[in-house]
Amino acid sequence: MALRAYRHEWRLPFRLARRQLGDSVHGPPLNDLAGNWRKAKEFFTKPALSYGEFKQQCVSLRLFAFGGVCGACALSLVIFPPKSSYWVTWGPSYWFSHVQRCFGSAPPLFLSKKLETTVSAPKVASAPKVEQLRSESSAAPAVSPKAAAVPAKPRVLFVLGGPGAGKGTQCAKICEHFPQWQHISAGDCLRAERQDPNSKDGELINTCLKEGKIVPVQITVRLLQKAMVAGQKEGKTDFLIDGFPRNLDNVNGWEEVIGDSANVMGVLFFEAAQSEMEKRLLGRSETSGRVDDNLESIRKRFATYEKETRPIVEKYRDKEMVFSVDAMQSIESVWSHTLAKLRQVESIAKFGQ
Ligand SMILES: Nc1ncnc2c1ncn2[C@@H]1O[C@H](COP(=O)(O)OP(=O)(O)OP(=O)(O)O)[C@@H](O)[C@H]1O
Ligand SMILES: Nc1ccn([C@@H]2O[C@H](COP(=O)(O)O)[C@@H](O)[C@H]2O)c(=O)n1
Repeated sequence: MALRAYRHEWRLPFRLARRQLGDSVHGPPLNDLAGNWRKAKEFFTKPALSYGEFKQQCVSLRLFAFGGVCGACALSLVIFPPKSSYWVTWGPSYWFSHVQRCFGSAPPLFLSKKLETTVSAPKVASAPKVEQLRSESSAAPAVSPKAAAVPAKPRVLFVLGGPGAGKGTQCAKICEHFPQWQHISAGDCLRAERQDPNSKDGELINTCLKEGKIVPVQITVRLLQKAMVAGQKEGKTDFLIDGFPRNLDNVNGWEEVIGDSANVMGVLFFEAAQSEMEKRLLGRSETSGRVDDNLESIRKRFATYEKETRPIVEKYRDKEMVFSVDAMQSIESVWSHTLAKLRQVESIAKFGQ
């Protein structure tokens, strides 16, 4: 008897220590959802009269809070799936094919022998993706961009800066060093079109050039598109579109005609003082033969640049898409800065904005 009493006494402190306050809640079991829902609602509607009752309300509420958070996370993964190849391969959409594979109808994840295919990857990789430029062809691509494993769209860097800032000079250097790049000067395209006796736009282009005015975008964007398609046929993937977009009309025209079929990576912007640019252009006038390399046209071009082009640069700057280069230095010094900016463009394009 004494021994029993002693054993009882001995256990008492431990029992008390384990049996915390409120441990003795009595409520619906976890799998009784309706009962728990009632209790959870009471948390907001009926003040608890005892600690046990309060704790039961919390336990029931916790059940739904946990379910709700887990459900919301799962739903957000479905609505906004992570941009990861692991997710694509191992996410829930993969589970179905995994089950299918158990019954032998889906292709295995790893091939046991060389897969014979009618598509030649090297050929696809070297083929120009002419169809990428919208409205040039509305036909669907023969091979999906995923299968071809080549950049899906041509990449574009607009090149802006005042007349004579040195855009053409630096673009030529980029293309000299990096064969994937092609330099397309909007001004050069227009000058070439003007020389074409069959062109119906020759007259209009000529007037605009002399007056330093911007040619309507329908004409310019068609020429740019043609030049890009020709470049793609030669295997070019990256395009320096020099002297474009020069005004809002240019921006809108590009969106309408090219839009999503090219990836605009930003604006390479050459900044120089007007006095320096004027000096350079007058120097160039001795050999260029350009109708607009004379003081009168140069001044008109400066005015158009300030009025129409600068706001466009600012528009891109607001979107953090401008890569500025100080163009006041020597050609070689500007080149080293251009190179640094080009690397920046590349790394942003690679790792995303
Ligand atoms: N950093 C520089 N320092 C001195 N002269 C330069 C520099 N860069 C270019 N030039 C010279 O200035 C003139 C204009 O250069 P470029 O044709 O490259 O300018 P641009 O910005 O393309 O002009 P535009 O918009 O009129 O086509 C050329 O004669 C070129 O050799
Ligand atoms: N998007 C453009 C580009 C150029 N022009 C006209 O060509 C002239 C020369 O341009 P450069 O870039 O070679 O200096 C320019 O003054 C414009 O008349 C255009 O209309 N639209």
